[in-house]
Amino acid sequence: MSGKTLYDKLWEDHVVHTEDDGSSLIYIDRHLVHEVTSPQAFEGLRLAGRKPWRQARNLAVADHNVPTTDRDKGIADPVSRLQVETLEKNCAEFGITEFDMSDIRQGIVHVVGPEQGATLPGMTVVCGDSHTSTHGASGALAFGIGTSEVEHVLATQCLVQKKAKNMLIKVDGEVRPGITAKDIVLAIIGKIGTAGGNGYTIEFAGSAIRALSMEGRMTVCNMAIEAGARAGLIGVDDVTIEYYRDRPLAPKGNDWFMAERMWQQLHSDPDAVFDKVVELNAADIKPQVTWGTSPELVVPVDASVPDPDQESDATKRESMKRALQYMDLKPGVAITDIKLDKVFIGSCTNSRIEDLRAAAAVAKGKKLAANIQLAMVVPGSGLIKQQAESEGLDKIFIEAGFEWRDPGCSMCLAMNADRLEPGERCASTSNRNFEGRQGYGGRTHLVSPAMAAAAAIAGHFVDVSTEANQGAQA
Ligand SMILES: CC(C)[C@H](C(=O)O)[C@@H](O)C(=O)O
Ligand code: SF4
Repeated sequence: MSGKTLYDKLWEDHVVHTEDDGSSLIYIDRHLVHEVTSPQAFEGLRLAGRKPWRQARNLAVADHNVPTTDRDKGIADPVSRLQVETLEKNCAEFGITEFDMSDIRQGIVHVVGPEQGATLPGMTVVCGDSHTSTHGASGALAFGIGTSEVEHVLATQCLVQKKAKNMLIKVDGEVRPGITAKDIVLAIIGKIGTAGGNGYTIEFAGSAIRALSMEGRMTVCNMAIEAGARAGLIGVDDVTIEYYRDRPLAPKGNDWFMAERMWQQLHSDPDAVFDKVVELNAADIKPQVTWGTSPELVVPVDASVPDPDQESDATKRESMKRALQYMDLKPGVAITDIKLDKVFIGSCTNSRIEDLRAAAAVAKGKKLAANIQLAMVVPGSGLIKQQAESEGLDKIFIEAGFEWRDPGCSMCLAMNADRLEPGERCASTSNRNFEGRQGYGGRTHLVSPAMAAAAAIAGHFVDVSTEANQGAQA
């Protein structure tokens, strides 16, 4: 018999019962809750007269609708205010811990979970949010669920699921200077497409993945969902374990030593068999920039906007044409000639401390280009904001002309006041570039934090790896 994949192990560790048709009841170790997908679930509990099965396994935080300025004045928009207040009321009524807007631990749910040690290696983690895949970076089985499932997990701490297939994405070799986790994952999506991972749980492996920090690994797993897989995973190693040492909710004392021993087993066996294997050479990856309205419509920064007429598949050709029209781009235009109006550095993909450091390193001592109307930096949590300020990153950004905001989803999806106006073009470190994602009629180009900062300074895209490579050779 062949060995097991990490996914097989995590799955088997959590199955409560399997039916003949393969549907299984699995136990959920951690349930994260935010204001958008929880109101009806709590309402369902209330109507049925139920209580959460294990209150302490739930952790809630408001992130999508919170303002990123003037928090002391409350939430101006009535719809957003109602969402956030409803979460507060529900958590108070059902005995669930919530980090509210004034709590330094508040932030984007997928940043807060690992930061607090609320999500740990070996756990099953769910949240009514597709980017729950982020937490797989620590060797957890983590995926997004719908609102009726949120209610089910609250009530039973279990979930009915069918096991997915195993996919291995191996990125071997060394990336060139200036290439980040974001470029790796965009290159992966460019290769396999947004449907490439449908029906699979993706394990990311290879020396280039191993070389990433936990922050970088979270960036990669965050976008597994954009590659079509509900869950992305990375095996546990010393980087994982060190990241969790002393986190507020991580095990302590003897429990920590026992956990550490158990976590060390959380990797695929050498003889594990995957249903599909995809390989990339890290050295080939250049800074990535999306040009269309899907994360798979991506090219290296030194390329030009592709020509739909070169595409043989008619369906793809039509969607490329539509994307070009929406994005107001012409085939053949050099990516570095695309001028931006706004820049957004934030989101659960790229708002952790290393992202802010990378952006600040580019912005240091420079000024925003005249055509950039707004460049904002939105840290992923209050604690990240505090850390960044203790390193003086806020000053670097402010001196360069960026706005330094409070934590939340912000202009990743424009559920709060931060948004693009129709026709505006934005370099964004988030994960989705769908039509209207950052505001009605807004045009989004997905990039890494260093690329976004460089675009803010130049006013158009520039290749951050050229300079980094020159620096490396000097
Ligand atoms: C609002 C929420 C349901 C949604 C998600 O599931 O991902 C959002 O976070 C997003 O990024 O589009
Ligand atoms: S930051 Fe963006 S992608 Fe992440 S949870 Fe918020 S809205 Fe979704």
